[in-house]
Amino acid sequence: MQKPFLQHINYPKDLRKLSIEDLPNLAKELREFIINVVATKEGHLGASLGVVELTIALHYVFNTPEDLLIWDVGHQAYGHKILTGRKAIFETNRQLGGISGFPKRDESAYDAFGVGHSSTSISAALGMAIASQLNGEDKHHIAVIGDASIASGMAFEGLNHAGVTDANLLVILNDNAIGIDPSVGALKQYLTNVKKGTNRRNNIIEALNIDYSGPINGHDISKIVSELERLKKIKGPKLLHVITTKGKGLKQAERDQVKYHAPGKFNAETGDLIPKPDVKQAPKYQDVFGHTIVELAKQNHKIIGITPAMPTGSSLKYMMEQIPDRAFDVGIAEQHAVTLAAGMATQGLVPFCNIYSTFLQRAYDQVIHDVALQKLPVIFCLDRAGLVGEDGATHHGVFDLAYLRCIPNLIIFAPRNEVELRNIMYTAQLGLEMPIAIRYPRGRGITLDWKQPFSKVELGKAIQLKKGKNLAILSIGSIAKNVSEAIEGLNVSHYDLRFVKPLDEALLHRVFKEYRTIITVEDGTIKGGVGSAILEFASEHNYKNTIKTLGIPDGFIEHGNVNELQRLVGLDVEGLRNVFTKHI
Ligand SMILES: Cc1ncc(C[n+]2csc(CCOP(=O)(O)OP(=O)(O)O)c2C)c(N)n1
Ligand SMILES: CC(=O)[C@@H](O)[C@H](O)COP(=O)(O)O
Ligand SMILES: [Mg+2]
Repeated sequence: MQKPFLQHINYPKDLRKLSIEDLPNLAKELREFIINVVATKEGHLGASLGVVELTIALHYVFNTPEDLLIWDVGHQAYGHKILTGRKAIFETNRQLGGISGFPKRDESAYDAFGVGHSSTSISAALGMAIASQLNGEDKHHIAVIGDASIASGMAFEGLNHAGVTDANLLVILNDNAIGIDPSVGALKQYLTNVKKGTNRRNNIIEALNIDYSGPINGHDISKIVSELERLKKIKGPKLLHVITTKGKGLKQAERDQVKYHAPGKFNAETGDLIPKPDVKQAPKYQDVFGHTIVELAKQNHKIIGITPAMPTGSSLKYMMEQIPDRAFDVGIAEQHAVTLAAGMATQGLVPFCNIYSTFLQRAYDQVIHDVALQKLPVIFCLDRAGLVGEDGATHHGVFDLAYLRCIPNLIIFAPRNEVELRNIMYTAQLGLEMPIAIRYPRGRGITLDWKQPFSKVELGKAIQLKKGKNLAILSIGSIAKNVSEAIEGLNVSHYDLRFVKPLDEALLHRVFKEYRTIITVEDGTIKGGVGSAILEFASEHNYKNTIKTLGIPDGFIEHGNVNELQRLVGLDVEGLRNVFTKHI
C-alpha cells in the first residue's frame, strides 16, 4: 500500500494488509485526521488521541467485527470509527443527523455495544463471551476501559464475576492516570505503584483469578501488537495493562489534559484554543453552583460538597480548591456518592451531592433506599438536566423529573434562572427535614447580575410571571425563557411552577378555575413528568379543563445542538408559539 495510508483504509480488512513497520506512520496520519476534524467540529479529543496506537493494533490483530470490541464510555473511539467505515462522514460527528460521538449498535456492526455512561464494558463483554461459549463459537471479546472507569463499582462487579469464569475475555486497562479530571482513590495509587514496579507481587487482578500482563507502553505499536498476538492464544479472562498519555501528539492536549478532554474549537496546527467573542455573558449554571457552594460553605461549616468524578464539569472544583477538607471527588461512583451523602446527613452534616442528571440514573436505588426512605436531608444538585446537545441520547437529562417525582419524601425544584438556583441552595442548607433535588441545565443562564443577596424560597410556592386571559401556561425550570419569548404579544398567563413536588395546589386550584385551557411545558419526558403531575391533579380534583402537555416525546432524542433539538421536539420559541396560538 502506498503512503499516505489512511486514504486507502476504510475498514480493518484494508488495515490488515499493512506491514507492521507501516503502522506507526498510519498512527501519525490517524492522529492528524482526528485533530483536524475535532479542531473545527469539536468533540472529545484527548482520549481518542491517547489510544491511536491501541486502536490500530486491536483492529490489526483481532478479526473485528466477528471478534467483539467494546469501548468503555466510548469518548475515545474516534479512531475506531474512522477505521471502521466512517472516515468519510467523520466530519458529521455529534451533529444533528450525523454520526454519534459514541459507539452505537445501529450505526455500525463494528460498534459491538452502545456506550456513553462509563464502566459498562467489562460486564457487556463478559456477557458476550459467555454467550459465545454457550453458542459454541470461538471468538474474542475485548473491553477497553480507562483507569478512572475501572475504579467504578460496576467494573469491579464485572471483574469479580469474570474471575470465576473461563470466558474468553480480554480487558485492556488504558491507564493514563486521568479521567476528565485527575483520577482519584486508592486504586489510582495502586496503579501508580504497579507502574513504578513497587507492587508486582500483590497484584489485585491476579488475586481475582484474572491473567494480568503489563504494564506496557501503549504508544509502542509493535509492542502492543505482539502482546495482543500472545494474549490471543491464551484462553480465559485476562487483563492487559497499557500505559498511555491522554492527548498524545498534540502538545497543549498533553500539557492541559483537563481542558483538552473536550476543548471546543482550536487551531489544528498550534493546538491553541480559539478564543470566544469577548462579550459579557450570563454565567454557566455550573459556575453559579460552584461559587455559591463556596460562599455558603464559608458561613455554614456543616456543608460538604460531593462529586462523582466531575469536579470541573460541576464546578465543585472551586470548593475543592478553597475548602479541600469538605469537598470530595469520589471518582466515577454515583452510587457511592449518594450513600456517602446519606451517611453524612445522618450525622448532621449538610451534603450537597452534585451529579449530572443522566448519571444519577445509576444511583436510583440509593436515592430511594438510602436517602428518601430514611428522610435524610441530602441536597442533590442535578446538573445537565434537560437536553444537553451533542453528547446525545446517552447524556440528555430528560428522565429525572419522571424518575424522581414518584419517590416519596423528596422535594423537587427546578430554578428558572441563576438567582433562583442560588436562593434554593441557600434555603436548602438552612435545614430541610427531607431531601431535595435541584435540577438545572447545561450551559449559561440568563441573568448577568446573578450574584444577588440570598433570599429564602418558600417551599412549594409557584409564581405568576405574566398575567393574561386566554390560557394558562405552566412551565418548570429554565425552559421558562423560551415560553416567555413565545408569548410576547399574546394575551395569556404564564406561571413558573418551580416545585414539581410539592405542587402549589392552592395556585393550581385558582388556575384550573380561571382558565379553560392549560398547557404545561417542561424539558423532560412528557410521560411521568410535570405534565403528568398536572393531569393527575386535574383527575384527583375532577377538573375537566383542556390540558396539553409539552415536553420530550416518548423516544430517545439524538445528538445535535440544543437549539436544533428543541426545534425537533417543539420546545423552541417558534414551536411553542404555534401551539399556544392554536389553543387561544
Ligand atoms: C456513569 C458515568 N459517570 C460519569 C461519566 C463522565 N465521564 C466521561 S469520561 C470520564 C472519565 C473517564 O476516564 P477514563 O476511564 O480514565 O478514560 P480516559 O478519558 O482517561 O480515556 C467521565 C468521568 C460517564 N460518562 N459515566
Ligand atoms: C464522555 C462524557 O461523559 C463526558 O465527557 C461528557 O461529555 C461531559 O459533558 P459536559 O461537556 O456537559 O461536561
Ligand atoms: Mg484515564
